[in-house]
Amino acid sequence: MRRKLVVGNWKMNGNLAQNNRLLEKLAHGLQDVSQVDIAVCVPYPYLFQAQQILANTNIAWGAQNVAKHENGAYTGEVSAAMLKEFGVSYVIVGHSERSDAYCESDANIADKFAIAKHHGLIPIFCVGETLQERESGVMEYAIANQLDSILSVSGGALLDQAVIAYEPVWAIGTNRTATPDQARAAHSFIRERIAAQHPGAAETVRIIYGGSVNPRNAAQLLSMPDIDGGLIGRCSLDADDFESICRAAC
Ligand SMILES: O=C[C@H](O)COP(=O)(O)O
Repeated sequence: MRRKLVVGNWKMNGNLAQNNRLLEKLAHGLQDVSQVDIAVCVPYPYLFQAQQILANTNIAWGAQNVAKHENGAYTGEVSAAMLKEFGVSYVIVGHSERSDAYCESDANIADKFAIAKHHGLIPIFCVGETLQERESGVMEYAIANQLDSILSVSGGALLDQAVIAYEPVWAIGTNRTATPDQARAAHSFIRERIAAQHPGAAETVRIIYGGSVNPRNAAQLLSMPDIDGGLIGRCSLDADDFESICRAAC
């Protein structure tokens, strides 16, 4: 049985004072929640603060990106080894907001996935179709292409303990959440696609949904078959909302 996972993606938000209030409130408010794995992925500058406040709690912390190289002359990049020094557990790779804005290729994302795993991080690999792809009936083709970039290089072993986030691009930041049936269908397609090549990994990999999850829709979405949790953007910045979503996953 896969444990549910709820991850907050703060994106480029926060400041030290606001983070302190949010993290302290989450650490206190969620301390009794043991049935669900919980994490917050914060901007790089706040990893130390997250580590200081969340160490010895049931909330893990993570990053929103990672360099595909071990180290070297890559100005502005942050390596997997550096993330490990700050106790990072999870790292988001291939979020559409990055792949769109910074032209991250599938190959680049696959390299990031592999180096994260190599350093003992849990990659959260984002896949999802655009509205045009869905309305054109090529959603599964689009997702399969993204998945295959990982499946072709990683093999089942790398998928073990990894996380896949299905994030329809048209649902991110739009309050146009996928319906539970739409999300379930996409998650089932992803798991079947993995099972065709790596039956064992298909059963253990967690597939979480992201795209306008909120306290009002979380319980129905997160109770659907093949939906193993959520990747939460805006609502992760409010302690009460994020706590409600975590409890809805129990
Ligand atoms: O990583 C989180 C997703 O992009 C969803 O963001 P959102 O919950 O603000 O729609």
